[in-house]
Amino acid sequence: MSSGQPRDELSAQGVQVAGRLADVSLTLAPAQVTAICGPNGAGKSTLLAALTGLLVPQDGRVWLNGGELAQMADRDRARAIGYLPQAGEVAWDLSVRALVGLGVMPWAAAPLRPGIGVAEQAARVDSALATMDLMAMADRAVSTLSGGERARALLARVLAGQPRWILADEPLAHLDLSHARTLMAALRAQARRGVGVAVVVHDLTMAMNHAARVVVMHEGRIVADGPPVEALSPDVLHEVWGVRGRWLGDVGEWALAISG
Ligand SMILES: Nc1ncnc2c1ncn2[C@@H]1O[C@H](COP(=O)(O)OP(=O)(O)OP(=O)(O)O)[C@@H](O)[C@H]1O
Repeated sequence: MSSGQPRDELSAQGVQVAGRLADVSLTLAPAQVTAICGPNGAGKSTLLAALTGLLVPQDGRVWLNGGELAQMADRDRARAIGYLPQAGEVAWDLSVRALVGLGVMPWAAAPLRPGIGVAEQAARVDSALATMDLMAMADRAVSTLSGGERARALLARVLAGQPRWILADEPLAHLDLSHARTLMAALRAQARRGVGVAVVVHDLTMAMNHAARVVVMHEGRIVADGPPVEALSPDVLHEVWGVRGRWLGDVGEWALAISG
């Protein structure tokens, strides 16, 4: 473990990936939902992959709780960080319950490493299924689910691992309005329990209404970072997305009007 870095933070410092990320630094806080927004190709997924340790940057470092992520054992990383990749497909045709059960695998006991027992594992799976409203389809094969149901099952798998950090890449992509709200509410509930959540979203209204902090990326850089009303100001909407937009309504119920 190296140090000088504060604990209970997930932090990218000076991260570079050729043609994808240019000297990006971002420190996520626990107990908060951070939305990462930006146009297609801005570097959002690349940044998320770097923050999980799945992509090793050409330059810069990622720190987790005072230690360098790249030096951590895979199992420790998997216990700490729950990653929901973009457009998740499921390679094997498992039942929903078995899929969600994969989320607790990093916690299973292994030689020289204590873990949780079978009953506790089952309880975590049940809790995650219930949170994502999947109990009624727990025994269905994943191949029979709709895109939105599968997206909820994949998030339930992440929740079952009870990670300290949840990094979700476009989890709203296949969800109807109601389940999108349910999912964002589930992520906010995780944040209230102390989990640090970063979620890539294209729906700026969702980011505006559900995130405590918004990070805007453009061409491989962070160009705005702060409370939603500041990071998604009309000037930023114009500079980054090239639209003239204004926010109507009030906190928690903002709507975006686009005029050109
Ligand atoms: N494996 C790869 N090899 C080379 N270039 C890549 C790779 N993956 C992504 N890129 C490029 O890196 C840039 C950033 O991609 P990234 O997927 O991080 O963007 P994004 O903001 O998540 O986009 P989107 O909203 O379209 O999902 C894009 O120009 C993309 O074409």
